[in-house]
Amino acid sequence: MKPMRIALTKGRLEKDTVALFEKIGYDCTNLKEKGRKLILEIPGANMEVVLAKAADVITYVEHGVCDLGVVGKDTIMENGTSFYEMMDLGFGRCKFALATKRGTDFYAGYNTKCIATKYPKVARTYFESKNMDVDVVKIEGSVELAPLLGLADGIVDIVETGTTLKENGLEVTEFISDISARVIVNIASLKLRKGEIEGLLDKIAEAKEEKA
Ligand SMILES: Nc1ncnc2c1ncn2[C@@H]1O[C@H](COP(=O)(O)OP(=O)(O)OP(=O)(O)O)[C@@H](O)[C@H]1O
Ligand SMILES: O=P(O)(O)OC[C@H]1O[C@H](OP(=O)(O)OP(=O)(O)O)[C@H](O)[C@@H]1O
Repeated sequence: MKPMRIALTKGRLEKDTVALFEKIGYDCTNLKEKGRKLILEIPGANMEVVLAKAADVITYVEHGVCDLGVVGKDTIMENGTSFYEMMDLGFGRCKFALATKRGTDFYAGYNTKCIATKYPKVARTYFESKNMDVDVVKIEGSVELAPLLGLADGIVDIVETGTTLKENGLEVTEFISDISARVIVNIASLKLRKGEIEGLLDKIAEAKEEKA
């Protein structure tokens, strides 16, 4: 049987995911000493780990070249369509929020508001739910700059500690939703490798409880 392939989000979610796998008892030496290698075998487990950017984790799982993925709920809300979201891992916790310059009233005036964000779908869906027409501008990072430079009235972005907003004279106007890391599974894989995948999900659930 070919190895089960798991796509992990590189960056902020990486350390906690590796810690979880170690708790399960998997040998993560290859993952911890990966260098520039992107596909890492888990010895003795018929599993390999693929390290990818968040949105690409979804692409690989949707196309079935990876059976499972670990990805933030933010990325799922922005990019996800056809896969199963199976479990909340409880780490990578942060929030989506609407933020504006401190002391300004986002809703004041009758002009169409402009929102800068890395997450245009999330922003559009949020304002549609409020029946509010907004212009959305896609920004690739350091989104906090947009209202400071006068490009946008507000941002829809991830807030964790609130430090980035605070240090740039912005504040949360509205909370949108909670975010945390999730396990996603390819639709065909769940049928074809049901026992194996359910076994792994049970182990993850157990290790997760242990952590609490
Ligand atoms: N403070 C935070 N800022 C951003 N993401 C966070 C934060 N805390 C947890 N996360 C989670 O970590 C995931 C990965 O974030 P990370 O910043 O490593 O990659 P990224 O958003 O793709 O940025 P980059 O383009 O810099 O790689 C996010 O999708 C989100 O689910
Ligand atoms: O509330 P805080 O703890 O300050 O964290 C929130 C910040 O972290 C993220 O940015 P990231 O560091 O991923 O960089 P980016 O702006 O280039 O996406 C996010 O977009 C905020 O800017």
